[in-house]
Amino acid sequence: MGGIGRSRLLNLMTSCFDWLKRWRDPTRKVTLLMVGLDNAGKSAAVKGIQGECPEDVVPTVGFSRIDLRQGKFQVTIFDLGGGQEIRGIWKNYYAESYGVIFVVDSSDEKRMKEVRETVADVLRHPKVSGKPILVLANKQDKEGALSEADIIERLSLQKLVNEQKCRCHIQSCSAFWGSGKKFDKSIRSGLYWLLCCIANDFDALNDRVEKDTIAQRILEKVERQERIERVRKLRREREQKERERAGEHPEFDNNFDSEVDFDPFIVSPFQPINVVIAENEKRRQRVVRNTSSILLKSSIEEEQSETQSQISCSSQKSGDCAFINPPKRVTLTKCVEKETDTGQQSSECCDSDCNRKKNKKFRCLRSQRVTPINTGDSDPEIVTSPQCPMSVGWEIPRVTRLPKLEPLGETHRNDFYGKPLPPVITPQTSNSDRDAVKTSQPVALGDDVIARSLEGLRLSRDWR
Ligand SMILES: Nc1nc2c(ncn2[C@@H]2O[C@H](COP(=O)(O)OP(=O)(O)OP(=O)(O)O)[C@@H](O)[C@H]2O)c(=O)[nH]1
Ligand SMILES: [Mg+2]
Repeated sequence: MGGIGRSRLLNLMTSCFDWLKRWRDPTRKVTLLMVGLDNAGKSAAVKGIQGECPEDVVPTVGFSRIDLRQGKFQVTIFDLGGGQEIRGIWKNYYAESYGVIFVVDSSDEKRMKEVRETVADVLRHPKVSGKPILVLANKQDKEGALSEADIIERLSLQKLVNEQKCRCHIQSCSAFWGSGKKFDKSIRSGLYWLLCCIANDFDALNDRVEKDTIAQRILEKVERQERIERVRKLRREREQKERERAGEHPEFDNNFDSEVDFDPFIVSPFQPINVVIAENEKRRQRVVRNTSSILLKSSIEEEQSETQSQISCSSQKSGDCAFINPPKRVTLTKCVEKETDTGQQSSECCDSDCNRKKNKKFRCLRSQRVTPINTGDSDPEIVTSPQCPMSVGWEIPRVTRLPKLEPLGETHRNDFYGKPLPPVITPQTSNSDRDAVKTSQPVALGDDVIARSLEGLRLSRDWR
């Protein structure tokens, strides 16, 4: 009994020592790589580990990074896209990985050959060889999914890992078996195995990862430099070709300058001041010219309208063509001109155009014209006749124009001179009448006063 009790005590002390040792161990940062063919269920598995719904996944283009805490490990998982065209980037992550998780779609037998080649490529890579590898035989929920043994056989996994001296563990699982806390524990247990392997050989792995990572960084730098040099070289060659082409076709030489000089849409906003002043002066003169022509035109129109009203009356005396539906003002103007110059009518008054010269001439005639008071040519009856027709057409006679007065008659009669003036008849008004006028009272004229006035008028007419 004493021996048994001593050995139990010894085991307990060893366990405590191990726990104390693990507790004192520092947190380890490890990077894991998750690879496999597209549609294998890598992203779904990672989501399940994180406690998220594994069904909401889309194909990964490039990679996605997941950080999680697992015991003493600070784990970073790079979930790389499994598409054929993306697999080329996998090698860039091998150096910094402590272990590999290879996911297989166990339900897809047709692609097992492709899986075998792919997994072989991964494990044979110098940066992966010798590192621990976890194979997840995923989609075990699906009917006809291959078992662990089948997959080991199909992939020739035992041979491969022995060649590459990789510690390997295969774990059947399904990302769809539960989620959150009910998540399929097989995935977690597989992850735990991998982390234990890494922990058991951590120092050696860590040294290797650090060295490989430095070498990888240097290699990437060199490759980047080579890429830059390649691009520069290509650019130089292209510029050289363009120069040669420009030399072969001199018409394209200085193309840029000619475009700048002659492009109408590219106008410099900065002009010499003398050019700006000259341009402004030209603009001012243009405005003055336009304004004066407008004023002249309106003045001519006013004159014409004035003349039209006169023509409407004066043309009546000769019955000319002025009122036969005049088509234009111009026609009327010319008609008057001809009549004024020659004193005759002309049928040519209806077929000529208006011009400034004619209008000028017309204005002069208008300003010098004096309306005769009582000449033999004029017929006062026509002028004063109430039957004088209104002009027909565009012109309305002026209402303000008063009719001409009737002539007084003959003022140079020979029998007028040398004769005594007729007696002035002054009607005699009473004082009372004058007072009535002053006071603006209506006055009734007496019969004798009226009779005397009529007599005076009769004597005066007889005398004349
Ligand atoms: N039935 C079943 N379907 C799964 C399982 N795991 C993933 N899927 C489905 O498989 C499809 C692909 O899943 P992903 O996680 O995107 O696959 P992947 O390996 O990340 O694909 P890539 O990102 O293209 O490399 C999705 O429709 C998932 O819903 C599983 O365990 N069972
Ligand atoms: Mg994915």
